[in-house]
Amino acid sequence: MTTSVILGMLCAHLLCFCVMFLLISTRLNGKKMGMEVFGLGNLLLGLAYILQLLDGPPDWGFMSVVNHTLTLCAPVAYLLGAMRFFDRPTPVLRPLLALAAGYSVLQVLVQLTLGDAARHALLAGLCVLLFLGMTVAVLYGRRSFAKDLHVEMTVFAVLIAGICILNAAKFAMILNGGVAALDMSSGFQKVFYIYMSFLATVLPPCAVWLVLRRLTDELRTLAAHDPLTRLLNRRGLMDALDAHFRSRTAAPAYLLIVDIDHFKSINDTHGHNVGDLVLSRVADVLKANSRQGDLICRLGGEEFVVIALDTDRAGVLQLAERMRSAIEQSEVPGTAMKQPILCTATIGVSDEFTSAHAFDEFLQQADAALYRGKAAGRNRVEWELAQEV
Ligand SMILES: Nc1nc2c(ncn2[C@@H]2O[C@H](COP(=O)(O)OP(=O)(O)OP(=O)(O)O)[C@@H](O)[C@H]2O)c(=O)[nH]1
Repeated sequence: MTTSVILGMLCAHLLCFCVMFLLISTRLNGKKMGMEVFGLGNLLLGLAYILQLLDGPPDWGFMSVVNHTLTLCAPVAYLLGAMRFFDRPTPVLRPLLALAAGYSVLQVLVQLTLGDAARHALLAGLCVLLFLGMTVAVLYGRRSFAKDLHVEMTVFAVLIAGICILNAAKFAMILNGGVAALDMSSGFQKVFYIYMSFLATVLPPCAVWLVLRRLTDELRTLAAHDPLTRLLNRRGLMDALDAHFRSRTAAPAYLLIVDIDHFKSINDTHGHNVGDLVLSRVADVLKANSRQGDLICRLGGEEFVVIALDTDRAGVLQLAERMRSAIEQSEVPGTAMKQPILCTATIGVSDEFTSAHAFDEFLQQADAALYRGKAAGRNRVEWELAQEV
């Protein structure tokens, strides 16, 4: 009786969270992060437990076969949902239908050849393998594709390992005592379904937390980047500069302003879309010619800022010259015109600075150098203290 009540509560939990997952997925236009598949997993498990409640004691029949099939398909659905969450697009319905058909046939064969206990042991054994694989995958993910979710992945690994151990115990009990071991009034079944209820209560909020984290991370990235070039915007640059100078061993920085020459005439001659392509191309060139760790930002319009870190005067001048020459040689791809579009840029370089607060001052310094470069004919590098070098 107690176990049936627990099972009934478990069904209610699973189905409520199924609806919640589906509602969340409808709000996540385009990128659903596996939420709809988690909803499907909950639905399958909820239906399996409803069948178990209706079917009564474990015995051979259509309802029992469907129950076992749903019970096995549910964790596979969670697995597929997790793959989608971690940006590994995977089909869902076809693999689940193939699994359902294959496992139903296998159940009938095992039942007819080895009997009811073997069929129940088969389900428990497959669940052990499945949850063991999931635990290993989660532990692997903690060190590779989900490093930023270290705590969450550890919690998931522990919880999944728990259900793996309970299924292993169930498997051993069926081998020793047959289907009698699955009596709903037994202490083991009580523990089993209490643990399942615990999981059904804890895991859905964890999944929602992961989605929330992913969404807020994406918002933060969007707020810190220029949508056209994917470079940092001014706000992102200031945050990154702050983070750099917070370190006690932070190296001094040099500021380069890169300004495309006569960009207005590119826009006027070829149109705004081509102007955008030129901006993206220049952004790519700056990225390709800077070192890892340097900060690149689109300040606005056709003006870019590069913060060169861990270098000296000679190094930063070399970098500026390399960027100027690469921009001059690059052609804008993807335009239908015969003549490729070429552009040049003038670069103003500041002196070294050691604090994020000094950014505006050194921006003005580089801007003054840039102005001199424009006045002197463009397509050149001007150094703020050129006369002293
Ligand atoms: N396509 C495109 N154009 C932009 C964007 N932002 C600003 N612009 C244009 O960039 C042009 C900047 O022109 P100016 O400031 O006169 O500079 P310039 O023509 O490059 O001249 P110099 O800097 O003196 O060589 C303007 O025509 C803006 O409309 C953008 O996001 N996309």
